[in-house]
Amino acid sequence: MTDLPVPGSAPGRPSSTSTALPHEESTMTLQTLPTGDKATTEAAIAELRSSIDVLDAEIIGLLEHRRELSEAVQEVRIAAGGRRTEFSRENVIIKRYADRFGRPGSAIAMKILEICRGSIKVSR
Ligand SMILES: C=C(O[C@@H]1C=C(C(=O)O)C=C[C@H]1O)C(=O)O
Repeated sequence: MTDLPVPGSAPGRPSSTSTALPHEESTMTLQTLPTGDKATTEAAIAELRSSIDVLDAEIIGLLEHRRELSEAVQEVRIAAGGRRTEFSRENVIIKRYADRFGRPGSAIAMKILEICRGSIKVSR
């Protein structure tokens, strides 16, 4: 038995969700993770990786959606004479990720904020 993360077993989500998300379609569970010959190991890795690939596509889609919403907020604020960025709000977001993932979490949050400011380069 190994401790590998398995699709659908992320903390914070119930593991017995009746409607599987696309990345939860693997039939592997912590209980059924294979340990065995090379072919079995390679097949297991390939199946887990394809679930990771689906998740990555979802994360990228979510990030694109986030960027659209963020740019809309920025444009509304600028149209009203305000600034593009609001550091107090950014700090709330950085803390949200840091609370969950520590230092890498705050680094991710800063990169997400950078992406969401990406298409409009100049800060007022
Ligand atoms: C979207 C906003 O504008 C900017 C972008 C943010 C974001 O992408 O989350 C957060 C703060 C602002 O610097 C906002 O103020 O909510």
